[in-house]
Parts: sequence; C-alpha cells; structure tokens
Amino acid sequence: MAADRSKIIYTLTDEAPYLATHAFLPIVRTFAAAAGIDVVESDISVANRILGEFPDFLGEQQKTHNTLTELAGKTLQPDANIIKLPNISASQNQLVAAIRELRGQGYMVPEYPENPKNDDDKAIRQRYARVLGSAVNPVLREGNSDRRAPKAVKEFARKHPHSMGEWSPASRTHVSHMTHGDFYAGEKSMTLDKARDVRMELVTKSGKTIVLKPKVSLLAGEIIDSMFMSKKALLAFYEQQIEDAKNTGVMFSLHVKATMMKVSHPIVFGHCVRMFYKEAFDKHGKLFDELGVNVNNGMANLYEKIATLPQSQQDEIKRDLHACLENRPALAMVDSAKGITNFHSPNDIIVDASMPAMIRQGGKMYGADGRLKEVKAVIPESTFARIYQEIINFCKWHGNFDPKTMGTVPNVGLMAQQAEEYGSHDKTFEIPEDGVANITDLATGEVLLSQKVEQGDLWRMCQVKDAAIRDWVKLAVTRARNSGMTAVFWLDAFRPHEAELRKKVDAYLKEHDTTGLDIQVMSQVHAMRFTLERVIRGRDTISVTGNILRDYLTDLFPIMELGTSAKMLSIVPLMAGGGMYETGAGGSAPKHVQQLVEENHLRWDSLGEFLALAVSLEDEGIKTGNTRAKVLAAALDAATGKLLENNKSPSPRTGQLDNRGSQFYLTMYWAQALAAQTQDAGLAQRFAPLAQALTANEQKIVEELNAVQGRPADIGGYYFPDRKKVSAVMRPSATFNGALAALQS
Ligand SMILES: NC(=O)C1=CN([C@@H]2O[C@H](COP(=O)(O)OP(=O)(O)OC[C@H]3O[C@@H](n4cnc5c(N)ncnc54)[C@H](OP(=O)(O)O)[C@@H]3O)[C@@H](O)[C@H]2O)C=CC1
Ligand SMILES: O=C(O)CCC(=O)C(=O)O
Ligand SMILES: [Mg+2]
Repeated sequence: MAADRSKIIYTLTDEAPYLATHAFLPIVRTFAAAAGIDVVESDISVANRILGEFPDFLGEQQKTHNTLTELAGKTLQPDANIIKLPNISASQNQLVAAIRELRGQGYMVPEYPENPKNDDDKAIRQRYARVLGSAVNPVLREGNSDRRAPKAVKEFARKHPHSMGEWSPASRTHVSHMTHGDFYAGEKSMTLDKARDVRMELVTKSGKTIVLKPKVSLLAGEIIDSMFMSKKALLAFYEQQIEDAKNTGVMFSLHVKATMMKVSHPIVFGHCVRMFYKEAFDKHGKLFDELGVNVNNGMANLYEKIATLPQSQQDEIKRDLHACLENRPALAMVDSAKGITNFHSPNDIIVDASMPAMIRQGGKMYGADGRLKEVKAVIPESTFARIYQEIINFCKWHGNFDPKTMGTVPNVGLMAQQAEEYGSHDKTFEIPEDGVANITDLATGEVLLSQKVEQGDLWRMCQVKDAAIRDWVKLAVTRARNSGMTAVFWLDAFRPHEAELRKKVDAYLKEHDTTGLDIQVMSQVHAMRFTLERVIRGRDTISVTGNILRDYLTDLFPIMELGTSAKMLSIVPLMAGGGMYETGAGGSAPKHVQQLVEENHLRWDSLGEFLALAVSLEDEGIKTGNTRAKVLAAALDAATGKLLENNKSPSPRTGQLDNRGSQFYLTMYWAQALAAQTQDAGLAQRFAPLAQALTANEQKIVEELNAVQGRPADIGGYYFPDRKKVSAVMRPSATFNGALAALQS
C-alpha cells in the first residue's frame, strides 16, 4: 500500500444526486479507507455557492468557503482526482427560490435585485451572476470531454431494451430554426497571429463609443468569433412559426438552453413568450413594466408579479392571457396535470434533454389534455438545430431506433479552458443602441472583427485556446485507437469558426500516428446522417465535436441507446494531469426529488457514480502505485456488472427497489467480489464479514428499505436541506447501516 494517504474529492451538488450521495458516501468511505484513501467532500450546491459568495452577510458560524473557487484551483493540480456530480445550473427563478430558502433558515444573504436601482444593487447582482446558470461546469472542466457507454451498460440495454415510441413517416413533427439573422448567419472568426489584449465596444450611430468589455486577454493561436442574433429577425421568425403552427394545427414548443447559455437564451426565450401572448402584452405592457415583470424568467414570473394586484385586475389579465391561448396554437406542456406549459420557466425545457425525449417518444410531446402530440420544435439558432431535423427525417423514414441492435456513439468534446460558448457569458451583450460592434486591439486600436448591429440584438464573442484544441485532437485519436471505432469530426466548413478549427484539426492530426485509423471530417448534417446509417447497422462511431454538440449528442445518443444519459461514463482528463470523473451525462433530475418528498421513493439511478468511482479508484491506483485502489476498482467494476446482470437498478415505481436498494446491492456485490478475489488477501479478509452479513440479511435489508416508501419524506428544505434529515431518509435500514459500521470500527 502507498505510504501517503491518497485523496478523492467527492462533490456534493443538488437535487437527486445530493440525496443519493448521502447514502453512497458512507459506503464509498468504508471501501476507500481500506486502501488508505480519504474521501473529502466539496459542497458546490447552489445554496453553498451562494453562502460562499456572501460571507460578509453571514454570522461567524454561518460563513463558508468559496468551495467552487477552491475546487477550480484543484483542477489545475496534477494530482486532482475529483468525482463530479451534476449540479443545478440555476435559472433566475431557482436562484431567487434558493435565496428565499436560505433567508428563511436565517442565512441573511441579500435579496436578488431583479431590477437594480443603484450601484449597491448592481454590485450584488454582479456577485449573484457568479452563481447564476452554468457557473460550475465551465470553471471545473479544465480538460476536454470523453463520454461513452461502457460495454456492460450497452450490453444490458441490448438485453433489456427500454421502450421507444413509434415514428410514422406521416409525422408532422419538425424543427424550425431561423434562416437569417441568427448567430450562424453573420459569424466572423479569426485565429490570433500573436497574443493581444482586446476590448469589446459599440460605436453607436451617433458616434458614441460604449465599452462593453474593457479587456479580454488572448493568446497567440487562439480562435475568436464575433456573432450576433438580430432581434428583428428573431421576432419575425417567432411570429411566422406561431402562425404556421396555428394554421397547420401542430403543437408549438420552444427548446433552448437558458441554463447553460445563461445570458443569451433567457432573452431568446422571453421574446418568444412575449410574442406568443402579444395581445395581452400590447394591452398590459406598461403595467407589467411597472410591476417589474420579466418573462425572460417565464410566465411563472408574470403570475407571481400580478399576484400583488387587486383581484379584479388579476382576473382581467388572466382572461386576456387565456384569450391569447385560444387564438394561438396548442402549446407543449411540462406538466399537463398541473397546467404547466413550455413557457412556465426557462429551466423546465432544456434542449439537450427535451429533444431526445421527444424523439424517443416517436416525435411527440404532451399537450394540455395529457396526450402525446406531434410538435413543431422551435430552436431559433440554426447552428445546431439542423442536426435534430436530420435525425427526425431519418426516424420518419426508418422508424425509431432499436436499442437491441443499434450501434453506439461515444463523444469526444471540445470544452477545455472555457472553450467556445462556455467562455462567452461575460462577453454576451444585449445591444443598447444601433451601431457597429467591434473587437478592438487595446494596444494598436486595430479593429479585429466588426459587426453592424441594432438595438436589442444579442452580440457575443467566443474564444477557444490553441492548447485546448490540440488536446482535443489528441484525445480523439487516442479514443479512436483504443476503441478501434471510426471517428468523425463534426465541423461545418461553411461556419467561419469551424473553418478555422478545421485548419487546426488538419494540422494537429499530423502530429499523431493515425495509421489504420478511420478519422473523417464532415459538416454536422452529413455527420449525423453518416452516423445514423451506421447506427442502424449496429456500427459504432465516435462523434468528435465542439462544446454545444458535445452537450447535445451526449444526451441524444445515450437516451436512444440506453434510455437515459445517466448511465454514461463521463471522464474529463484534466489538461494539468489530474482526472475529473463525472457521473453520467444527465442533470440533477428535479422530478425525482418531488417523488421522494411525496412518496419517499427515489428513482434516481446512481450507476453513473458507480462507473465514475471505479475509474477514479483505478486512476488513483495507477498514479500513486496504490495497488489496493486497483483491486477496489476491479471489484467495483465486477459489482456494477453484476448489478446490471441481476437487474438491480432503481424502479420508477414507488414500493419497488429504489436508489437505496440499488446501492445496497452494489455494496453487497462489491464486498462479495473483494472477499472472493485472491490478489490481496488482506482485503479479502477485511471484506469477508461484510459480504457475509449483507448476503445473509439481503431480504431483511430490502424489506427495511422498501418499507419506508409510500409516505411523505421530510428532508428539511429543497436547495439547502437538513443533512441529518437527508441522511436519515436515505439510510433507513438499521441492518445495512449496522453492517457498514461494524466494518468501520
Ligand atoms: N453535469 C451537470 O452538472 C448537468 C447539470 N444539469 C442541470 O440539471 C438540471 C435538470 O436538467 P434536465 O434538463 O431536466 O435534465 P436531467 O437529465 O436532470 O433530467 C431529465 C430526465 O432524465 C432522467 N434522468 C436523468 N438522470 C437520471 C438518473 N441518474 N437516474 C434516472 N433517471 C435520470 C429523468 O427521467 P424520468 O423523469 O423519466 O425518471 C429526468 O427527469 C438543470 O438544473 C440543469 O442545469 C443538466 C445536465 C448536466
Ligand atoms: O453546465 C450546464 O449547465 C449543463 C451541462 C450539460 O448539460 C452537460 O455537460 O451535458
Ligand atoms: Mg447536457
């Protein structure tokens, strides 16, 4: 065993994974301790990040570290070994709710200034901007992305295929995207000849210069882009699509990523809501402004704000809103039973998960009557929307995919060092006046990229560093070599940014021995078609993509192949030498928390954690020479295989095996595998009593775990639950807890 104690950092996040971790961490610690590994927590939940941001508002006992900054620092160290669970990328609604909850618990962080009135408000809002939206992943992902379905998981899906809806060739479901005036249409891009400091500025029609971002430092070889979305074109597009859906009788739905694209997409979302309810906004717009209504945060915001008005006035507004609904096309629902529509809140329909779910269901979404219906999927930006139309065309022609026979599509995604859209948040602006938007060299005054823009347009700059691209190409070649799969770079020669990327890909591929490998470069639409033709023939194809397609495809293909993206192995080989092991490609499954609170059943599948932990332990073993960590990893892999084989994953139905039961089985199989292995007699001896105790008490433990279900569970909060209560809810089997404790003592 290694002399020094090794360390694995385990993140605490939000919602379903936060709950599951409270059951899993005591198990992990019990096993890891046997290899001298400390498992330390890093709480990066949205609530803890708020507390970490505002120590000056808290009492001494309430103060906490800025854990995210600390963890981000850790990713830059070569010995980093981090298990990263999915976290909430908070919409403004969620942020406000989290603040409310914290204040309700006596943590007096400032109220969120929705409409800042003075400099103090602005400063607080700026601090909250560091917590809003996708604030965690971009700063932790200091490496590119390697996501794939492990062999055992793929085999399980083939043996136990999940349900898939039927596609009809006559389906009217389709994608609508802008054909002009979007980010794709006018994008400009360049590769930097040398390191430069630049600023982003708007030279208005009247000749004023407004500095929007005073300084961005760029490295030699970095690719930068300047692009904008025209407000006029966007509004015309929405009007046309709403009319088209009405005239053709197809349901309307909007799919954006307001959480990750936290500056631009809430605005894109809000324009659609205002257009849909145009008549009501024309009539009550002034009052809405006075009330501070901001439907960039969804209709939930509007309903909350009008609740302060006299009842008669509220009734009138609601009548007018309902009248709009009568005159507009049917709207896709998030929760038909509760009357929650696609416009309720921008975090309810998130494109990477919502489009695959719709495609899996045979091209349908739920309508107000609770029935599945064909749908117009509005995805304004054409840059990536077209891949969804391509897969829809394919499904109409070939029918839905068959999980029993379909090939697999792993992904190698470019995201390191805040690549592409990840780094654009502080470089995205809603243009205040007509003019010219320039990226200008600070030293020379040279205008590098220039766009003619109008008031209300969204203008942004993206950047991607040369080192990140080089690392991405290397990872693609490594994955192609190790898997023997064909690898396709999805790069559109007609998009300026990707034309620049293609040059670098061509150059960096030459740095590797690619003999015998099949590596191709295609535009996105062709790549999708090529990949799907192979998929239905059972062939495997690595997609090598930029950041957004990384996100989209690592939900899309897993959801078709495995029924969920939660079962993916998701590795971030950190560029500094460490490793970050993400637990699946999915999110934090808010619906699951609702079921736990109402019925004490957690349908969250922790398979992603099991897979990630095995790789993390293996990595620790290899890097530090800790052979026991390797034995633990191999046994965990065997246990995960057995878990799948014996179908001990959580059931969605209350009363049946849930997350806790699934974790019990994993523990039992893990202990059994350790007791049975012959590589390390000490470990075998240590885990034999646990294996014995769990095996002997299997039925009793499962009964204890299932007995608590069917009644509400109290976890003492949503964003900032009471950890003692969570642990009590997540560890209800005295027999199981006792067996683990016996090993620790
Ligand atoms: N890496 C990260 O940090 C990520 C974070 N997010 C964040 O997660 C939140 C929710 O995002 P959303 O788009 O709803 O996507 P999710 O992936 O969280 O949820 C969509 C659905 O996928 C299924 N699902 C996801 N994970 C699991 C699991 N482990 N076990 C079983 N089923 C699972 C559930 O289906 P069913 O209801 O049918 O059981 C769930 O309702 C957002 O705040 C988002 O920002 C999103 C993606 C990645
Ligand atoms: O960072 C986010 O907001 C979500 C990330 C995500 O969806 C993914 O990485 O798949
Ligand atoms: Mg995603």
